[in-house]
Amino acid sequence: MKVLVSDNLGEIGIQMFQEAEGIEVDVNTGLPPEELKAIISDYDALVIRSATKVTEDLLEAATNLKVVGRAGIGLDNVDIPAATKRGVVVMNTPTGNVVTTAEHAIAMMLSLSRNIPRGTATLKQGKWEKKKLQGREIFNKTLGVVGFGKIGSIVADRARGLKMRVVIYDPFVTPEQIEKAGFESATLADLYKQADYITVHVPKLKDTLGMINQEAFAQMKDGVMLINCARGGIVNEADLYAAMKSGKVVGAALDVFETEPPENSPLFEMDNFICTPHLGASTKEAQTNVAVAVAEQIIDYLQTGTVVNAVNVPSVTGDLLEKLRPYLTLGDRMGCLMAQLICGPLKEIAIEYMGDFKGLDLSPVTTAVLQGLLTPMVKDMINSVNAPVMAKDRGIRVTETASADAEDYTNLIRVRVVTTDMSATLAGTVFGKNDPRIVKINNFRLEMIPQGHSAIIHNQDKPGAIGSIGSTLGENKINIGRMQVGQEDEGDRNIIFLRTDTPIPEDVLEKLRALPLINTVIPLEL
Ligand SMILES: NC(=O)c1ccc[n+]([C@@H]2O[C@H](COP(=O)([O-])OP(=O)(O)OC[C@H]3O[C@@H](n4cnc5c(N)ncnc54)[C@H](O)[C@@H]3O)[C@@H](O)[C@H]2O)c1
Ligand SMILES: O=C(O)CC[C@@H](O)C(=O)O
Repeated sequence: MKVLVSDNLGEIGIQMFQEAEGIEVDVNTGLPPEELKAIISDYDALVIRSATKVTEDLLEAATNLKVVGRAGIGLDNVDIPAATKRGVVVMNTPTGNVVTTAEHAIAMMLSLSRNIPRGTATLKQGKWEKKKLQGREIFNKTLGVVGFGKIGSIVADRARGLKMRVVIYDPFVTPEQIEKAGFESATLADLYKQADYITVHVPKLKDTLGMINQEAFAQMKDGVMLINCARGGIVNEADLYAAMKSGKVVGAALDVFETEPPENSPLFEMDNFICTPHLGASTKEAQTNVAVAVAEQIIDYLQTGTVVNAVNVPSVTGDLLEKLRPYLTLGDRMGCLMAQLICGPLKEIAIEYMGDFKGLDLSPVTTAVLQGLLTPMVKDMINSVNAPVMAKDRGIRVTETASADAEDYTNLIRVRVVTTDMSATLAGTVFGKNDPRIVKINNFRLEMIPQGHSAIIHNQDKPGAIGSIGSTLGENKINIGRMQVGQEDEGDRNIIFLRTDTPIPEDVLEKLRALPLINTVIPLEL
């Protein structure tokens, strides 16, 4: 497995790749897009920060790529839908730099309040501007925190330690949660009205892009100070400039910009504007954290398939994976068996989880069913990342339901598939800890190990049917490893399930089909 590190990554992360078994790592940073595109097909994994642009064009050339790992949080530089379509897992390291970034926001607030950058710059120019650079205390001032996620909540906590009053606006966090954490919850309008400082910690989304604009500034307190260490573009820079010019905003600190690096921003003319070149996450500690995290995650994924912190597939840790594994195997095998039993384009797939699954999140099992079912249609284009997207793209309706009743079993997964031509149902269970079985095919009850070369035979329930199958296979030197007769739920028909040591060749299948008591023979590879 080959890993390419295309942006600056903490040395420890590179060492971890070098020491990992079965992994080779190349570090090649600052490559122009065309050069990166020319070499990317050699790599199974790509490690980035914010500089490398993982575009659809790059992904198209990345024919071996399995995973992109971002040492950090933001994935604005990755075309996630294009990665998902190609089955490339996209992971980030969402916690490694949150403390560092929160501290940067606090540092910005203090620097603004006490004119530290201007004091440094003017003193170095030989000026002693003691009177001009008088600051203000943050003690007892109100800090408005927009976005109470990982970073916003740390900023709020640190500000509380500095004896500020903290008000929070986050439409996706309940006021109870905010109050439980010891802060005041506010509407955005109230936050604007009350805050002496406003710090923004939201992701860049359709709704947050430009949210701090002329209209927002108009609602703010005169003399407010603004900090953005989240993402460029959340604050409208032209509107900020106007608000600073008018004196509404008396200080602003940006770590992130609409365009990075910013070119000739008019904000640079303003004495009370301070800035850093996207340094929010740039501490030794944070870079060590994210380098270790991304290396661990990618090594784990390449070596064991464990998915952690992926944004385009449910995360399955090694531990959870161990618990889910029998159900994942069962789901995949049920999908694979179903694909061999049906004909016609798929319209609907209904998956029912019945009985006791020990509280496990079963969405990866649904994905495994889809993967097994769609594999024959799209071959190696499908994997556990893009299976749900492929189903959706094909207009297949996928539903999942859960119920307590598992008939005679502890747990039961039922998959019903409707195509334009037919419908079919399978049920499967896991016996003990790790023993997947198919227990029903349409109306027929059986106990089939979903593995190996097999066949399902519909026969007439008359003496001699089973004997004639055994003789035909024996004459052709095909050993039967397992044979079972499945009974129809309500009715008197049988099916025979066979597992053979070797595949049954086409001419032998024809001989079986020609036997007088045999109706159909469906060969299976599971
Ligand atoms: N400057 C840097 O170097 C740096 C480093 C790390 C993270 N970041 C950025 O910081 C931001 C916050 O990161 P995080 O890890 O705390 O993210 P997070 O996902 O943990 O938290 C974001 C919060 O924003 C809230 N939110 C979403 N839409 C909102 C809206 N319209 N109004 C108010 N709140 C809203 C969400 O409910 C969530 O609680 C992100 O933009 C991230 O990219 C920047
Ligand atoms: O890698 C960086 O320095 C950017 C970090 C930050 O913006 C992030 O999204 O994690």
